[in-house]
Amino acid sequence: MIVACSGGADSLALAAAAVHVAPGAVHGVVVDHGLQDGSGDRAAVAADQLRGLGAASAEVVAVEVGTAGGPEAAARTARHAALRAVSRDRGDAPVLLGHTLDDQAETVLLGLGRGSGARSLAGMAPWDPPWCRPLLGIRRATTRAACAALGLAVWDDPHNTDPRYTRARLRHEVLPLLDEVLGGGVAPALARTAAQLADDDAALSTLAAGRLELLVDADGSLDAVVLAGDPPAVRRRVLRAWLAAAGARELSDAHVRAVDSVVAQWRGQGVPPLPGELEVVRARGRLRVLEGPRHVSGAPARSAGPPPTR
Ligand SMILES: Nc1ncnc2c1ncn2[C@@H]1O[C@H](COP(=O)(O)OP(=O)(O)OP(=O)(O)O)[C@@H](O)[C@H]1O
Repeated sequence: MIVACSGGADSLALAAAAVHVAPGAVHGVVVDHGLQDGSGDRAAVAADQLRGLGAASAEVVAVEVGTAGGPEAAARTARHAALRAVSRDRGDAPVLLGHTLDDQAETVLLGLGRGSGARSLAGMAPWDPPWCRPLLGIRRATTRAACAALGLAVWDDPHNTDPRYTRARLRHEVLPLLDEVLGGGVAPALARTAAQLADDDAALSTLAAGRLELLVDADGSLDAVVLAGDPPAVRRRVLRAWLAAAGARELSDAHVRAVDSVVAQWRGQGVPPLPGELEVVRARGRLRVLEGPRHVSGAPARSAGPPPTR
C-alpha cells in the first residue's frame, strides 16, 4: 500500500499506523509541488521520517504545477496525477490519505453553506479507488497527539492558518463558534450527517442506474415521457449519469436542472448548451445529446409551432 504523506501530523500518524498494521508493505510518497522555498528539503525530511517509521520504501516525487483553477486546485491536480501514477506502477495499489473527521466536517459545512446536494454533502468516501481514507473517524487532535507520542516533528502548512483561505477560517473561526453555540460535538455531528447522506445517495444512485438501463435505447436516446413520472431525486441522477455517459463533463446542478425541466415541465423549451458544446434536444418524447456548436449540430428548431404534446 502507498501512504501519501505531506509531512503534516495527519499523514505522518497515518504512516505510523499503516506500518504498524502492515509491516514491510508500506511505500511512502511525498509530493514536492515546488511552490515554496525549501519545499524539496522539507519533502526529503518527510521521506526520511517515513523510512524511520519503518516504511519499506519512500520516495519524493517532484511535480510541475499548472495554473488551472488557481494555485491550490492546480497543486491538488498535479499531486493526484502523480499519486495515481505511483499507484498504477505498483499494480493499482491503494493510496492512503490522511483526511480526518475534522476535514470531513469542514467539507460538509462548506457544502451546506453553498447549497450542495446529498452527493456532495456525503463528503469524502473512505474508499474510492485508488484513494483510501482510514482516518475519517479520527480527530485531528488525535493525530497530533500520536505524532507527539512518537517524537515526530510535524510540518504545519502555513495555508492552514492563513485567514485568506476559506477552509482555514472554517477551522479556526466558524467551527469553534458553532461548538460554543451548540454546546459542542459539531464536527462529529457533521461527519454523521455525511455518513447518512452517503447511504441515501448510494441508494438513490442505485435506483437511478436501474432506471437508466430501462429507459435508454440502443441509440443512446432517453425516454423522457416515462422518466417524467419518477421522483425528482431519481430523475436528476438518471439525467446526470446519462449525460456523463454521453461525454458531458463538469456538470453543475443548474445544468442538470435545465435538462430536467425539459423532462418534467415540457413546453417546447430548449436547453442552454452544456459544457463541451453538447446540446440536449427532445423529439418524439425522447432526449438526445448532440455534439458541436448549435449552428452545425443539425438540431431541430425547437420553439416553432404550437407547444408539442410529448
Ligand atoms: N505534498 C503531499 N505529498 C503527499 N501527500 C500529500 C501531500 N499533501 C497532501 N497529501 C495527502 O493528502 C491528504 C490531504 O491533504 P490536504 O488536506 O492538504 O489536501 P486537500 O487538497 O485538502 O485534499 P485532497 O488531497 O483530497 O484534495 C494528506 O493527509 C496526505 O495524505
